[in-house]
This record gives sequence, structure tokens and C-alpha cells, in this order.
Amino acid sequence: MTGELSPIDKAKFVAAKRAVDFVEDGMKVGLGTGSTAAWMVRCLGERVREEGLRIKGVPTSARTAMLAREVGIDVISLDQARWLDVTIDGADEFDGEFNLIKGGGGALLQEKIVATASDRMIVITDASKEVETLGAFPLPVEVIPFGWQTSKALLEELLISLDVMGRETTLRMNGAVAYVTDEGNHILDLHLNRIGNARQLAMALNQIPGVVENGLFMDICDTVVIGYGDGRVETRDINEGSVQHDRLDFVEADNLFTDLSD
Ligand SMILES: O=C(CO)[C@H](O)[C@H](O)COP(=O)(O)O
Repeated sequence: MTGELSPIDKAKFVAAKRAVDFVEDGMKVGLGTGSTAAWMVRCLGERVREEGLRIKGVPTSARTAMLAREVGIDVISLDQARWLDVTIDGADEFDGEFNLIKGGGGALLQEKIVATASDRMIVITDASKEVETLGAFPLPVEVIPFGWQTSKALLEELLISLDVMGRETTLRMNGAVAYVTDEGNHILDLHLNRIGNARQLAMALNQIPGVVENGLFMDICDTVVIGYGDGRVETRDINEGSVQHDRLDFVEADNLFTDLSD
């Protein structure tokens, strides 16, 4: 079955597999959303089933909650957990300071709340998502449906006043209708090309009436685990300033490879 894994799925799998090594018995763990995070949930489920690891998982979306239950993880809400030991999640982009763009999968709001409520955030990724400057990936901004077009206009005015390079904003669609998040909101994707001052933009975006949250994760991520299609894994930690290299194989992916969709 692993013969069918693409190099990108192999990279995601080994990053996920390495990251779940950081989870210890008794921990409360934030469970991210997306295809890389889905690998992590499967790997964690395997540890629960095979090692008897006792953890509580706080999912960041309805689809992650469903998968976590399927693989045997005890799921609780963030309100029940209050504070988490670690959150493991994917990202759409990360830079040299471990600042991120997230929300490509539409779960940025719960993801940001959960990651912020964690002692440690670990991002799992393949190498293609590393950038010098954030912004090539469209920046997701979650807005409430009421008056979203007004919020969009205000947002575009803000981009002009901040002299941001790209200014196109598009409403995320789900086929013929606007995409709706787990919280019942819409997402505006900002096509900025390059974000010169991400910190300033992140703060300014959240001042706009109707904006609930944006996909810039500043100073939240502690560790980045980068997987490669040949099994190599690089773990970088911003607090320790360390880089660790490992190599994993794909044999164990056979047990987990039931359904790649997230
Ligand atoms: O932020 C996210 C979901 O809101 C995801 O973590 C991000 O989009 C990466 O997804 P994938 O692992 O499928 O590439």
C-alpha cells in the first residue's frame, strides 16, 4: 500500500510520525486540521491503541474530531481541557522565525485558539512550505456573514493604506456557494504575494468590524518538523535553537493507510 504514497504524502507521514514522539502519557493534545494533521491523528491513534497511551485530544475542526474518534483518541472540548500541553498542526507557509500562514483548510479560528492555549505548538510540514517572506499563499481572513461585503471593502482599504503589494481579495467558495466554516463564518482570501510587515498586518486585520480572525500565526509556533519524501526528517526548535535530523521508514504507514482524505 505504501507504494501508492506520493512523495508529498511520504513527507507528511514522516513529519507526523516524528512529531507524535513528543506526546507523552497523560497529555492534553491539540489536534490540527488538514491532510498533514490527519496523518498525525492516525499516528497518534496508533500509539493509543498499541502502547495504551492515555491522552485527551482537543480537535480543531469537526472533521478532525471525527477522525480522532475513529482512530481511538479520547476527544474533549477546549473548555473541558482549558489548557493543553502541546498542539500539533500543519501550516500553509512558515518563515525563518516560525511565523505561519494557516487556514488553507478553513479551520484557522479554532486552530489559532487551540494553539494559543498550548504550552507548545509543533508544526508538521513538507519542505515546500518554507518561505523567506510570508504571503505567496493567499492569506485567509475569517469574517462573519453579516455585511461581509462591507468587511471586504474595509479590508481592501486597509491593504491600500498599508501599501501591501497585492490587494485582490476573494470570497472562498464551496462550489457555487460561499464556503462556511465550522463557526458559521465565511473566508476572504487575500492575494498579497509578499507580506512586508506581517505583525502589523495581523493586528490591523483584526481591528476591522466583521473580521473574526486572520491566518497569520505570529510567535505561536515553537517547533517545526519538516518531512521529506525519502524519509528524512528535520526538527527545528526556536526556543532551544536546535536542529535535529532523523530518518524514518514508511512501513508503519501501511497500518494507517486506510483513507487519505481528511
Ligand atoms: O491551516 C490549515 C487548515 O486550516 C492546514 O494546517 C493547512 O492548510 C495545511 O494543510 P495540509 O496539511 O493539508 O497541507
